[in-house]
Amino acid sequence: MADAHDADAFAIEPSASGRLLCGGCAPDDVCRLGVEAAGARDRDLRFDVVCAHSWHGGPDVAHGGWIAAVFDDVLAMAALRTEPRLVTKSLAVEYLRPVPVERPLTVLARIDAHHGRRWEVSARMTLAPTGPPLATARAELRTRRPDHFARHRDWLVHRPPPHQALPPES
Ligand SMILES: CCCCCCCCCC(=O)SCCNC(=O)CCNC(=O)[C@H](O)C(C)(C)COP(=O)(O)OP(=O)(O)OC[C@H]1O[C@@H](n2cnc3c(N)ncnc32)[C@H](O)[C@@H]1OP(=O)(O)O
Repeated sequence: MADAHDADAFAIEPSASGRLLCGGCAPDDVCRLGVEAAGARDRDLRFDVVCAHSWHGGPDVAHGGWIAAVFDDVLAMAALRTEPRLVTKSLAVEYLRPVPVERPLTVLARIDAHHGRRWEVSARMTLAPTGPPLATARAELRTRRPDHFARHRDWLVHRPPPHQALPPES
């Protein structure tokens, strides 16, 4: 885990239980989105996923933001096996059918192409264990430049403080 002075040392590494978790989930060693890695199948990484009811957007169906967040995680994980320092540059989701909450889902993710810092990845979500896709996603990832977070902090330091950035109330 990175310290406050060296944010660029941050890298996703296996947790105490061997999971790959984002910075928010790592301290509790559990994925709050309900994603569990479940092995590899040919070119695909397989994930067992359950949408908790608290993530519902409509009656017993998943919020689209949860679906997008799950794809962001699994697409990054597909490349994290090779490169621990990644960011998502773009993410496109197709919502094909409603996704039920509290039902086992399967997500398959794969690397489609990798050249230098650029990764193209894709994934599909089905009702477990197989079936027609409920949603699919494509993303472009970038290997972080070594000073990615330092540049961000430097950029932020030169923004106006929040109370000055807000327009005055009329
Ligand atoms: C469960 C285990 C795994 C789960 C982990 C979860 C991971 C999920 C992954 C994520 O969700 S990461 C969070 C979402 N993504 C981001 O925050 C990325 C934000 N975007 C960027 O940092 C840049 O756009 C990006 C590095 C993707 C750009 O890379 P490029 O190689 O295409 O472009 P380039 O480096 O030339 O920079 C393009 C512009 O961005 C600016 N830029 C790049 N890096 C920057 C930086 N670090 N700080 C500030 N500005 C930055 C850069 O100055 C330039 O500005 P201008 O267009 O004005 O010239």
